[in-house]
Amino acid sequence: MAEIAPSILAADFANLQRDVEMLNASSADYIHVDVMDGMFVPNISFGIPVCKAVYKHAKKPLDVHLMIEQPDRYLADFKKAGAAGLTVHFEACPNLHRTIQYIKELGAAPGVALNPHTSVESLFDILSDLSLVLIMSVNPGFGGQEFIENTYQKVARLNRLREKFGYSFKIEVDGGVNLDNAQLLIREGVDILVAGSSVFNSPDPVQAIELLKNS
Ligand SMILES: O=C(CO)[C@H](O)[C@H](O)COP(=O)(O)O
Ligand SMILES: [Co+2]
Repeated sequence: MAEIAPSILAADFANLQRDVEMLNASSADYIHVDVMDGMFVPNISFGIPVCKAVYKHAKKPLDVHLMIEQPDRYLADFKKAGAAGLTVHFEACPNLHRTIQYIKELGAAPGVALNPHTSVESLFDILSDLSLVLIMSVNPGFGGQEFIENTYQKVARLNRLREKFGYSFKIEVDGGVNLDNAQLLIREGVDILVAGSSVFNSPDPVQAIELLKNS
């Protein structure tokens, strides 16, 4: 059974407490927090104060996805704001090994996200240090985009590497995830499904989470 990380990017920001409480009452395993800086991605979402506000009401661990340039500048702040996992982008980290060690020192679970054009093999020499690899199945920056089909074979390749070398990181897929692609993603080796629109645009988000979980 997959774990589900609903993305609050698709929540009603004017009713964030209500939506976090809905997630608390659901079978979601994490709350996915999408931070965008308008530089690494062409959109601005929210930052540390909103993460802190979500944490205040959350009963699930915060899975913080940092779509920002030079993320090292803010890692300690996001940890203090409640992040259980800190995921940085491969494309934003020229000194990725140092960044990952820093996340570990802060006491958070280190993750690395890959844009659609970045191959899973780029992470070969750091895989043993990671708790999570996030494969973007859309170009980062916006919710509600169409799932990129090439994701299946990327997940399968990463899963083969994990099995071959006995690594323990989890595989997460983020972007355009819904009931049409969840089952195949899980079959290829995904552990955590991030879902924004397919959960929050559903008439019954709690049931939408449950259905994804049982895919
Ligand atoms: O990281 C993200 C976008 O960059 C979001 O987590 C992702 O898009 C989730 O939203 P949706 O399920 O609507 O695609
Ligand atoms: Co995300």
